[in-house]
Amino acid sequence: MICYPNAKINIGLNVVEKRPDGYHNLETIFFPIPLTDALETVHNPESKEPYLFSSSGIDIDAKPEENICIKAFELLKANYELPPVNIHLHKMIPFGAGLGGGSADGAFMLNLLKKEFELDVTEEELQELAAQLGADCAFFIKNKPSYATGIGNILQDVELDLSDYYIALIKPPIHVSTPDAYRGITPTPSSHSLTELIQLPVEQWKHHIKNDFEQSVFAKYPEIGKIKMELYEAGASYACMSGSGSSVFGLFKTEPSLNMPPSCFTWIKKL
Ligand SMILES: C[C@@](CO)(OP(=O)(O)O)[C@H](O)COP(=O)(O)OP(=O)(O)OC[C@H]1O[C@@H](n2ccc(N)nc2=O)[C@H](O)[C@@H]1O
Ligand SMILES: Nc1ncnc2c1ncn2[C@@H]1O[C@H](COP(=O)(O)OP(=O)(O)O)[C@@H](O)[C@H]1O
Repeated sequence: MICYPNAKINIGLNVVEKRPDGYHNLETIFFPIPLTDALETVHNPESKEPYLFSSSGIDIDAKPEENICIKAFELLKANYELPPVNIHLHKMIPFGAGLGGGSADGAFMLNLLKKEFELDVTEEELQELAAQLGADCAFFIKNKPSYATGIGNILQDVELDLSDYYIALIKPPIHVSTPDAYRGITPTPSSHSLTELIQLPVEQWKHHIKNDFEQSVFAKYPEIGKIKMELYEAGASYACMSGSGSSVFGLFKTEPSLNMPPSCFTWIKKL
């Protein structure tokens, strides 16, 4: 069986407070976008190993057991009977990008194994397992525009139709570490909920909707802030860094013509 784990963008992100466990409570809108990896499982009854893992595409430079697909496999196997399986990941979503590509692979792996082996596991149970893999993993089980609170794992559906817009996604050759990005922030409660702010016309979002990571990440890597400025100069209705960076997205009414350096990953698509 094959599936296509997709990336997400964060439309606004407020880091609200630091928790005693070291994590942070936040407020964000997760929005799925059609930039995908491909993930395949093949039942291999002859194999003596519980899994055989192979990968292609972007090299994430991690041992198989460090790959979140395998962490998801092991987590499910600790709770359910799983026969031997061959797993192949074709990696296309840039990582260290704030696009949640690793989290998507983990969540989709759980769902794929459930389908392949017809496991009796509910969506709520899958969400709980996914949350053990990463704070924003549970979102990818639902994979619908969501308002997220808590550490990113408390989810509420939101109506958000961006199908009139093109998205341009730019990822410079910079890897931002998520824990470092959280360390760079002074948490502050927000005065208006993002569920209210996304009701405003997209053209007004730039005055109201921000990503709290931008200030410290742009100070350390001015190139990322410059990309956001260039997206506005190219006519974006709204532009924002996604998650803890380093990718930046712009929403455009018409297909943009961009002149980004070849070292940047550039992806443009009608939503
Ligand atoms: C910043 C966000 C915004 O959507 O996304 P990315 O930029 O990674 O895509 C997420 O909060 C990232 O979630 P995720 O990448 O799943 O985080 P995890 O693997 O669970 O945690 C990595 C580290 O980030 C910090 N962390 C993460 C989530 C959170 N709410 N508070 C935190 O302080 C902790 O230091 C933790 O050890
Ligand atoms: N399947 C995977 N895809 C991407 N990164 C993975 C995967 N498995 C493990 N990782 C590790 O997770 C980190 C990036 O996770 P990811 O969620 O893609 O990042 P971000 O959301 O910050 O862009 C990297 O350190 C990478 O080595």
